[in-house]
Amino acid sequence: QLSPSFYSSTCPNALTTIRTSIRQAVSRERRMAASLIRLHFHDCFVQGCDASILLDETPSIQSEKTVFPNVNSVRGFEVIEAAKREVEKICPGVVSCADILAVAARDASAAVGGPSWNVNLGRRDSTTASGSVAKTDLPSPFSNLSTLISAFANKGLSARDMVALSGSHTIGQSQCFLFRNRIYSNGTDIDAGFASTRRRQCPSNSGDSNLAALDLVTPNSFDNNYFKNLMQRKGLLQTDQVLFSGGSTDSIVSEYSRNPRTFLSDFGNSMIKMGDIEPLTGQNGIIRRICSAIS
Ligand code: HEM
Ligand SMILES: [Ca+2]
Ligand SMILES: [Ca+2]
Repeated sequence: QLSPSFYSSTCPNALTTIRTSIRQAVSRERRMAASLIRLHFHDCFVQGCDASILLDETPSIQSEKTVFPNVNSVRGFEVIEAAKREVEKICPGVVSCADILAVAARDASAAVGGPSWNVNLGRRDSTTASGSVAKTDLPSPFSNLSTLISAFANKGLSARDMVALSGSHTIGQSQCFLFRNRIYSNGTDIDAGFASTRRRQCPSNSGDSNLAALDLVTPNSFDNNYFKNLMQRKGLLQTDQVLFSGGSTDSIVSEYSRNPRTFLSDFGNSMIKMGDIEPLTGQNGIIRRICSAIS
């Protein structure tokens, strides 16, 4: 029962206020667009899209921020908090942090040349978080294809949704320790020149947090180059390359590499689907005043 017009009478300027905030943040640092899209994904996969990922640890809250794969990895919290402050100024206590995060992900995509879509609204914020569910329900970058497909199926998303959504790895970066095994594997599913280039910034026994672009060709634009890379065995993460390595998703990857418009429109539709995962609505949940705490 989410709807794009949820705030049209209670806070008609909410969406433009959020957009201004997100555009500013992305113009300060372009990578922030990637980080915000990922933050929404990591929210939705744990208890649904309820802003649980934004809560700090307390004696009664088991934070999601402090566990793998979020710890020292997800970012953008201060950008959401700043957007929330602006929205609170115009409509105190009305707009949920979960909705701000969903809108921020859309505005981030649009700000770097990706698709835009109508964001469903009306989510409310959780009073709890679940670090332990974050560990089990968020996909690990070391998974194989069938594990990835089931992780998304568990959230009501198809293999095609998974491939489209993974296309957001067309922007953003990854730390060395998350792709080191792959670039030192001497396997056949990685381009040798690409592996050797990536090894230069990711030594075998140091530099864990050194960054590399997930899309080596157009790291700053939201295009379909990610899929072209996969077809050349130049996916950075193991979980990128498994989408094109002889399995059932090869045909989707090649379709997206040939047809950028199909990718961009599928991406928007899959983001809407992901944003609809288990929302708190009606009398469930709360509207937080600040996103990091129950207030
Ligand atoms: C299919 C399973 C997926 C796995 C295993 C995965 C894993 C990862 C990993 C390991 C990183 C790098 C994190 C770091 O270096 O700290 C990353 C970055 C990123 N992921 Fe994914 N991801 C997946 C799907 C998705 C989906 C569905 C989205 C969004 C809808 C997404 C959006 C992003 C973005 C935008 C970044 C770059 C973030 C930044 O630069 O701050 N990923 N992902
Ligand atoms: Ca959540
Ligand atoms: Ca790109």
